[in-house]
Amino acid sequence: MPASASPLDDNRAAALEAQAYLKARLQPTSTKTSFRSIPIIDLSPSFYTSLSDRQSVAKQINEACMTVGFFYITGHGVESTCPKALALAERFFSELSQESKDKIHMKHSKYFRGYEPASYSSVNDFTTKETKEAFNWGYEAGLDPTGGDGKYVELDGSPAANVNLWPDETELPEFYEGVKSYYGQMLQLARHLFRLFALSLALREDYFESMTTHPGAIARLIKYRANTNPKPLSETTEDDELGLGAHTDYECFTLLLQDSNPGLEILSPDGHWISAAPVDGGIVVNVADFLMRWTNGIYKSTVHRVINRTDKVRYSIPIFFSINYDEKVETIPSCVSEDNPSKFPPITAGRYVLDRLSLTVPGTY
Ligand SMILES: O=C(O)CCC(=O)C(=O)O
Ligand SMILES: [Fe+2]
Repeated sequence: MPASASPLDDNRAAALEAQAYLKARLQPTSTKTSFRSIPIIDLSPSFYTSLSDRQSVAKQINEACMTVGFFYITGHGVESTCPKALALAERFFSELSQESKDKIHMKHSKYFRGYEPASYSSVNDFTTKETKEAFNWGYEAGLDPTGGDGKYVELDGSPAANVNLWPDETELPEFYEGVKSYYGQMLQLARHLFRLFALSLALREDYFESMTTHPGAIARLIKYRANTNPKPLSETTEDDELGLGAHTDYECFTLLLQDSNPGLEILSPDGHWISAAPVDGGIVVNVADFLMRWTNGIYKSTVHRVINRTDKVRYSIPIFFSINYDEKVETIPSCVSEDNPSKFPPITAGRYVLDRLSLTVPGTY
């Protein structure tokens, strides 16, 4: 990769490089790293006081991240709030009038917040039609159970400016409180997972702590319309209705809650799509591109897509965890050695995500 003139250029170059990486990944390669299933990791022992219990969970995370890049977590402690969050997603799409949705349309936000109708954005530059609809929001200190540290910055590094576009509460009572309850618990779960990720990388358990005091964490409610001609994955064709095109996520890791309808599929390097259908009480975790770069490519950011395989509406709620957006990082020291020197220049957390998001909406890049 050519050296760039400024840090901004490095972020932009990294965003463009990710698009090329995606195209390359869609071509089947070695079978050495192929997989056919997604590990399930019980997080319960990670809440015990003994370090060895936490290390045993961290070891499983390390293995999953080095191979599949995806795993399910159970025993995470957020079980009772998950159905409420999915019900909130359903309420957003079915109870809010179109006029109110249009008032908070994403086109009014320079940070890609608010309501996103079907076919508005596409995660790669070769899929044009995506049938998903979404509502996007990001971190604000009021949603953080810690209250934040007062230092949150937006994606471009500017001071916190309350840029979320919330729906009208007269039409959707208690929506904000519902979001706050789920998002707040997930922020804390993500911080807990960051401790396990640290252990998994042979780092001090609190390695990421000072970098997650005002973390970027974009979340979305997604609706995939019912499929009028649902087919199983084994009968998939080019014409299948694409809810969300093939892509990798941008941040450190994603926590994805899905309802009971299968649709998420992940790509094994040998070209096979594997269903990441919901498991009881499970939340999907996947490594995203920023963490892949930060770990010098040791942790895999795996391509995935969504095709609703059912004749029912499918809802999902991903939360994309970054670190503090003003943090600029170099490759993690434990992932660099004489034989494996750093492959990636430093990038800034927020700016990188903004550049990636800009590539998904025509005319914003
Ligand atoms: O809806 C899903 O199951 C996955 C969503 C996803 O991959 C994304 O929004 O990045
Ligand atoms: Fe994704």
